Amino acid sequence: MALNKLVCEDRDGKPGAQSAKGSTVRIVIGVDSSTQSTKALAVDADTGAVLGEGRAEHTVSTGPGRESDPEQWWQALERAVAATGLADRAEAVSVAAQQHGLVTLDAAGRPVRPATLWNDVRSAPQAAELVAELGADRWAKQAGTVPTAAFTAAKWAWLRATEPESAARTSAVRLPHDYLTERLTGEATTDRGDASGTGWWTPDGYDTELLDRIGLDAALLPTVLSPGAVAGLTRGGGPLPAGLPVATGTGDNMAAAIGLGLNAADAAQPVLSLGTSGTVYAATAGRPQDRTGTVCGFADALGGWLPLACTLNCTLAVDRIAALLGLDREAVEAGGSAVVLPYLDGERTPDLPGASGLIHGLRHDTTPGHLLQAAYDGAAHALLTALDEVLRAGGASDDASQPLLLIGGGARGRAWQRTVRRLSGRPVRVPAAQELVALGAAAQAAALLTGESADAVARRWRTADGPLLDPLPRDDAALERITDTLHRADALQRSL
Ligand SMILES: Nc1ncnc2c1ncn2[C@@H]1O[C@H](COP(=O)(O)OP(=O)(O)O)[C@@H](O)[C@H]1O
Ligand SMILES: O=C(CO)[C@@H](O)[C@H](O)COP(=O)(O)O
Repeated sequence: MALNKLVCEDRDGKPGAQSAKGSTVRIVIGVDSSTQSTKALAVDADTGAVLGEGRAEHTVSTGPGRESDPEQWWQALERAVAATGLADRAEAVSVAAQQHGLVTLDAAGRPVRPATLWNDVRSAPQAAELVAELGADRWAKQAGTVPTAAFTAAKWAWLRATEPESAARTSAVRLPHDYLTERLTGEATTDRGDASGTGWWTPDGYDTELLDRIGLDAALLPTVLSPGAVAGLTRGGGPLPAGLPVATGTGDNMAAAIGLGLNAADAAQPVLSLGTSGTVYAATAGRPQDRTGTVCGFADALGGWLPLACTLNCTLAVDRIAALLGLDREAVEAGGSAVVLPYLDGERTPDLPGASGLIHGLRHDTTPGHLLQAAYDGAAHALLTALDEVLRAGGASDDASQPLLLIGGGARGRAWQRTVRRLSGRPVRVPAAQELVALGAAAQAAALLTGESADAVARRWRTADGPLLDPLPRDDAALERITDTLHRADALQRSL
C-alpha cells in the first residue's frame, strides 16, 4: 500500500489533498482507541493511501485493577484526529476501540467512574459465579462464549457487588467504542462485533434473562446497528466538521479483521495479533459456541463470526521481562531449558486470573538471553495452542501450509517473528500496512461513501500484502516443556 503523503494546496488555495491526477481525494478518518494509545489515520477512500497519522497516549492504572478515564480517551481522539492534519477535509469517520471495557455514564452523560478494562481481573469471582449459576452450556448457546473476567457482564456484576452506589448512579452502560461514537454523534449506538464481547448480546437481541440476573436494565444499553449502517452525523465542535457520516465502528479485533479484508466467505485465514493483548482469530461462517471457555464466540462486524482466543500478557509482559533482565527486546538467545510463564497480569488463556510470572528449569548455564527467549515462547504458546480450537469452533479446518497473518505492534519485532515461526512451524506473512485496526475503521468509513462492504474496501486497498517468511521446523520440545510446566504449576497458579 502506498504510504506517500499527497497533501497539497487545492484549487481555492486551502490546504487539501489531491490525487496524482489532480482530482480531489476523498478522505476518511479511521480511529483505533486501544489500551495504550489512540491512533488515527487519514486515508484516501479510493486508493487506501495513508495521507496523515496522529497518535496520543492513554494512562492505565496499575495495582490490582486496570482502569482508564473515558474522558481521556475522548481528548486523545481529538488530539490524534487533529494530528492527521486532514480532519477538516474528512468526509466520513469511524471509531474502533479495545473490547469489553465497562463505561458507566450518569444522567448528564459523564463517566460515573473510570472504565474497568478488558485486562482487569478483579471481576474473576463474578465471572466464575455466573458460569456456576447459569452453566457453561447455556453461556455457549446464548452468548457463544463462557465468560472470563474480561467480559462486560462480569464487570457490571463486580461493580454492583463492590460499588453499589456507582451502579445506582449509572444511567447508561457503554463499551469504549460506543462511548466515543456517541461523543461524536450524540446517538447511543453499538455494533454486533463489539456487543458480542459483553456476554449479554445474542444474535436475537439482548439476553434479558441474563440482564435481570445481573440487575442491568436493557434501557441503559445502546441500539445495536446493522453492519454498514450510519451511526449518526458528527456534531462538530472538535477537529472534525459537523455533519459527517459516522460508521458503526466496532471492537479492535473485528476492525483489524476488516482491515485485513477478511470475511466469513473466504477460507478461514488465521490471524495472530501481538499487542498489549495477544489474540488469535479467524473470520468464519460458523457460529462458535465453545463450552470449554478457551474460544470467545465473537460476532464479526460484517454478519459472520470471529472465534478468538486472547491472552493478557503479550508485548508489554515480554518487554517488562527484557527490562528486568537489562536486555534489549531483540537480545534473545536460542537454546536452554528454562520455561517462563510471563503471566504478570494474571492470565485469561489459560484462565488463571490470579496467576503471576513464573520461571522454571534454571540451570548454571542458563543465560539472560535464554530467559528472554523463554518469555517470548511462554507468551506465544497459549495463542498457538489455541489456534486449532479457534478454527474448529468456527467450523473451519486448519491447513498448516497456510501462512499466519502476523499483526499488531509486536509483528515488527524480529524476535517475535522468529518465535512464531519456530513454535508454529508455519509460514508467516507480515502485512506492510501498519495500524490495521485504524485502517479497518477507515474502511468502514469509506464504505459509507462508496456503497461497498467494508471488507471489500480493504481488499481493494490490498492491506494484507506483505513479505512472506518461510516456516521454521516446529520446536515441539519447547512447546511440550511449557505445557508440562503449566500442568505441574496449576495448583500454585490457581491459589495465588
Ligand atoms: N519493533 C517492535 N518489536 C517488538 N515489539 C514492539 C515493536 N514495536 C512495538 N512493539 C510493541 O507493540 C506494543 C504496542 O502494540 P499495539 O498493537 O499498538 O498495542 P495496543 O493496540 O494493544 O495498544 C507495545 O507494547 C510495544 O512493546
Ligand atoms: O480483550 C480483548 C479481546 O477479547 C483484547 O484484544 C482487547 O480488545 C484489547 O486490545 P488491545 O488494546 O491489546 O489491542
